[in-house]
Parts: sequence; structure tokens; C-alpha cells
Amino acid sequence: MNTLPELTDALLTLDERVAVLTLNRNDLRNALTGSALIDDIVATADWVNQCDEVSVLVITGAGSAFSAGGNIRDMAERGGDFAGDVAECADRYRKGIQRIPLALQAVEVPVIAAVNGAAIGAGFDLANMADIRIASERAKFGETFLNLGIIPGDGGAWLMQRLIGYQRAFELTMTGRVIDANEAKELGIVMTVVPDDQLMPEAMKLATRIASQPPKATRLTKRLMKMAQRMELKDFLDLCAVFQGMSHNEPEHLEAVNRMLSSMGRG
Ligand SMILES: C/C=C/C(=O)SCCNC(=O)CCNC(=O)[C@H](O)C(C)(C)COP(=O)(O)OP(=O)(O)OC[C@H]1O[C@@H](n2cnc3c(N)ncnc32)[C@H](O)[C@@H]1OP(=O)(O)O
Repeated sequence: MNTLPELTDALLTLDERVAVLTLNRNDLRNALTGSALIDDIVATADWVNQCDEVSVLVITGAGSAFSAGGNIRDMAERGGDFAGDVAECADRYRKGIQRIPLALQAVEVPVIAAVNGAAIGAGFDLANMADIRIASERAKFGETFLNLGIIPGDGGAWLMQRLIGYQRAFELTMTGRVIDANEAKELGIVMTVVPDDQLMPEAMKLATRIASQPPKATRLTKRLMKMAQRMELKDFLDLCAVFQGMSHNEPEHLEAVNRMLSSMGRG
């Protein structure tokens, strides 16, 4: 399935095995609810898994923000995803914003978030679902749910402590303070901070480098790295043995070995 899905509030491109998803509702600072962005992100994640022409997914935002998270106008009006009694509201979460962490968790290729501006609430959690985050100097990050009297309900409370440890995640979540890109780097949330005009070139450089690796083994390696987070070593090694058997039987393996052999002795 190599045809790109039709998206409403996001742009999607595919070039040299790198797909770039650009959230494109700057009028809402790319708020995820009250826009079509949840559907667009889920459709892209599903497509990536079915399209063997994709080796890396880059996610970024158009305009000044990466994503402002949940739609606070809908919250104020108790409309959209935030309408109804406890059970109805819970159902809207399950059928709405919670589809993003589930879809991104299942993405088989490496995901890079190129964080161009504010990543707030569910927008922060979206960035944290990526495997690697590169931030513009303009980026800022806030797990601000509690400031609004709500809980981090789209996976943030699960995800952030796995990323930076319980204590630091706890402090950011409980204070709801907004941090700049450099502090995010110090905390290990962000891998690299670059000048704004270098954000996409840096993200694409990394994406292209990863995309030059043998595609099937790249997907298997990402699966292993995810599985490692919740497996015992013995079971994990059993899984590695099977995946390695699969890798040795793929044509891309012999092609890569032959490339290596023919480059040896030339250097
Ligand atoms: C279930 C999920 C829950 C959560 O995610 S909780 C967290 C909810 N999100 C927030 O609290 C973030 C609120 N927004 C902001 O803090 C700021 O904005 C930004 C830092 C993201 C960007 O600041 P700047 O570039 O100065 O933009 P601006 O002037 O504040 O807003 C520009 C337009 O964007 C709309 N907007 C911004 N964020 C949201 C949002 N989260 N939901 C709905 N609309 C939003 C505004 O209203 C306004 O619109 P107009 O131009 O028509 O006045």
C-alpha cells in the first residue's frame, strides 16, 4: 500500500524512504482535539506499517508550535472530546486522543519528532512517543494537564517516567511547569537542540542515515528495542534468535554483507 493516505489537517510526503508528517493547523497551534489531527496521525501510523517504501517517519508542526495538545476552547465549553458525564467523557478519550499513543506505539519504523515550537500537554506526549526528539531552540515543553485540573490521560503518565525516570517525570507532571529546549536536553527528553533553521535539515540528515539501513532488519531492530523494555533476558534472547534467523534469510542481508566485503581493502 504505497499510495499516501488523504489527510485533512496534516501534510504527508515520502521521499527517499523518509515520510514526513507535518501537523498543519497553525490557527489552533496544531491542537490535537477539535481538529482532524488524531485521525490524520492514526491514518499515517497505519499506512507506515503497511508501506514497505517507508523506513523512517518524521513528525513536525507547521507554524510556530509543534502541538498545543488538547483543545482548550472545547474544554471551556465542555464540547467536542470533553462533553458528557464521566462515562461519556471516558469513552471519548478512548475513541479520541488515546488512539494516538496506541497508534504510535505500534509504528514499526523509527520515528523522529522534529519539535519546532511549543509541545504542550498531549502535544508533549506526542513528541515523547517518538524514538528520538530533535528540538529547535524555539521549542518548549510542558506537561501542563494539572494546571487545567485534568490528569495526563493520553499516555503521558506512563510514558514520561520511562523516558526520564519517575522522580523527574513526577516533578514535571506535578508542577506543570514549561521548560525550554535546553532544559529538555539536560533532562534527556531531547537528544539535540539546534537553531531553528537547522531543525529540518538535522532531522532529515538523521532520518536519511537511518533510512539507508536495510529496511527489514531496521523494522525488526525497532521491534526488539521496544520489546526489550518489557521482557526477561532469557525470553528476549529467544526472540532475538528467531528475528536473527529471519534476518539471515533476507536478501538484504547478503546484499549488505557483499557491500561490506567489496568495500574492505579499498579504504
Ligand atoms: C486531552 C489533552 C489535554 C491537554 O493537552 S492539556 C494542555 C492543553 N493545552 C494548553 O494549555 C496550551 C494552550 N496554548 C498555549 O499555551 C499557547 O497557545 C502556545 C504556547 C501553544 C502557543 O502560544 P502562541 O504562539 O503565543 O499562540 P496564542 O496566541 O496563545 O494562540 C494562537 C491561537 O491558537 C489558539 N490555541 C492555542 N492553543 C490552543 C489549544 N490548546 N486549543 C485551542 N486553541 C488553541 C488560540 O486560542 C489562538 O487562537 P485565536 O488566534 O483564534 O485567538
